[in-house]
Amino acid sequence: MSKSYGDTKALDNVSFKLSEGLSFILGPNGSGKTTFIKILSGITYPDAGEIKVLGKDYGDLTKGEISFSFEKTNLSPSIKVGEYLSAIGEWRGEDNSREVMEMFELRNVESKRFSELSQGYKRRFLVASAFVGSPKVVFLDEPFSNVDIVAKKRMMEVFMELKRERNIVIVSHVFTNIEEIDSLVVLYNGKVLRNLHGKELQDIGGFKAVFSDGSVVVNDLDELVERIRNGQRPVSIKPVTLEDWLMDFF
Ligand SMILES: Nc1ncnc2c1ncn2[C@@H]1O[C@H](COP(=O)(O)OP(=O)(O)OP(=O)(O)O)[C@@H](O)[C@H]1O
Repeated sequence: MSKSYGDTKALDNVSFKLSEGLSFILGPNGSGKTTFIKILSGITYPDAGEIKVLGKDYGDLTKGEISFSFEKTNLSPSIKVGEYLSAIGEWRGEDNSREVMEMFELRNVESKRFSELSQGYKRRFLVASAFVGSPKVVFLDEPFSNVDIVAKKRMMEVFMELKRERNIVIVSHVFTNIEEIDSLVVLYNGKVLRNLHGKELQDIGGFKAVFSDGSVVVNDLDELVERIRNGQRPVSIKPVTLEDWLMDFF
């Protein structure tokens, strides 16, 4: 798929696949993430290319099949949390709003208006709204922005639970170490840097040894042994995380 704004190639002939379960579309600012979400949600059109979701052309998906939680919203400040979620459920064909509010710990703000919510609760509410009506595919744009560390951890646990029954795609400029993700796309400057699935992601590993002078040895056992023989002591030896691996690209 390609999409340009004037001379800027926001998506430059990109092609990637996401697996069932929980996926990440990751990229720094300006890499094309919002453009992709805007195309998928029908806000704008691609110049060329296609997207298939659940085996269908994305334009043919029904409101009960795909949902979005956008980073920015123009929701009316006066809408009430519980009433709004319930209305969305009815519109999508299944009002499971109570269950979703329970999951995202929103019951205590159920009767509040959107304008009365703190930034973190606003985000949780927007994320939760994407799960009401049990759509099969849920796209979450920056779901952790403004969310405190405890709520973030809880949200990740909820995603791990929900991914068994539906497909969740987190679109973000920051990677969050979630225990088990099923696929990953790294976008950079409108191009796909990496697209990994399942086992390919689990194979990212090894070790990282940091020395007191700041030097680092990654996955080189001979070098590590040699340095220790020469009297150097690593300050820490840790496993290489997916986050470390990603940092090498930027
Ligand atoms: N409406 C527009 N008009 C002109 N250029 C645009 C427009 N929208 C996006 N762009 C440009 O397209 C490129 C991709 O932007 P996009 O918003 O898709 O990136 P992003 O990955 O979502 O970034 P961020 O993380 O900052 O939201 C950028 O260079 C951006 O300046």
